Amino acid sequence: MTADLFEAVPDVHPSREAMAEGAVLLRGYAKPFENEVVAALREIIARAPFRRMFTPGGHQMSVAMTNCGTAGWVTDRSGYRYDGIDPDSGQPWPEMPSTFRAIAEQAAAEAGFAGFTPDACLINRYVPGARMSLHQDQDEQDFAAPIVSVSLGLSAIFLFGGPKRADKPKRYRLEHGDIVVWGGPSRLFFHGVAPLADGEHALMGRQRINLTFRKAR
Ligand SMILES: O=C(O)CCC(=O)C(=O)O
Ligand SMILES: [Fe+2]
Repeated sequence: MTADLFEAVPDVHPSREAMAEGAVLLRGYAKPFENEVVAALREIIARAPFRRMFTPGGHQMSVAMTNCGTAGWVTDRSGYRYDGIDPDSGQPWPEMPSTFRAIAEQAAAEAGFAGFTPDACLINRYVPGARMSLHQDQDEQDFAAPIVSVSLGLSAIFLFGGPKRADKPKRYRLEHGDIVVWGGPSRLFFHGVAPLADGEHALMGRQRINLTFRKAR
C-alpha cells in the first residue's frame, strides 16, 4: 500500500463534514478499497467467525462481533476488556490486514490525527433490527488516539451525542464506504446506532458491517 492511498485513484474526492470538535465524517473515503477490504474481511471471518457476545449484565448483544489485530474487544459476564486471544478459538485474533491499517491511518491523518497506530479492529455485524445503544468507547488505555469507524453495506443512522449521556444525539446517515473519525475533545462522546432498516446492498447483501480501529494498549 502506498503512502497516499488516493494517488492511484484521481477521480475520488471524498467530502468531509464536521460533526463536532475532533469529529469528522469522511464520506465515501473507503469506497475505492471495497474489494480489497471485503476479501480481507472474508479471511478474518473464516478464522474468527462473528459471534453475539453477552454484556456483563447477561444480555446478548444484537450486533455480532469479531476482531483483528493484536488486541480484540470482548465482553462476557466478567466485564468488557481487550484480549489478545479469541475466547472462542483460544487462538490470537487474525492479524490486522495492511489494507485495513492503511485506510485507518490515512483517515485519521485526514481528520487531524497523524501518527495513529491502531492495534485493535473491532468488527461489528448488524442484520436488520440490530442496534447499538448509546455508549462511550472507554476501554482503551490512551484517549489521545482517536476512533476510526468504517461503514460497509446497508446504510445506518449513527447517533453522535456529547460528553453526557443526556446530550441529545445528532443523527447521521452512514453509507457504504463512509468513515467517521472522533478524537481529541470528542473522543469520549456518547454514540450509538439506531435499529438497522431492512435492505439489500449490492456488494454486502442484507447486512451492515462496521470496522472500528482503536489504540487499545
Ligand atoms: O457501528 C457503528 O457505527 C459504531 C460502532 C461502535 O460504536 C462500537 O463498536 O463501539
Ligand atoms: Fe463505540
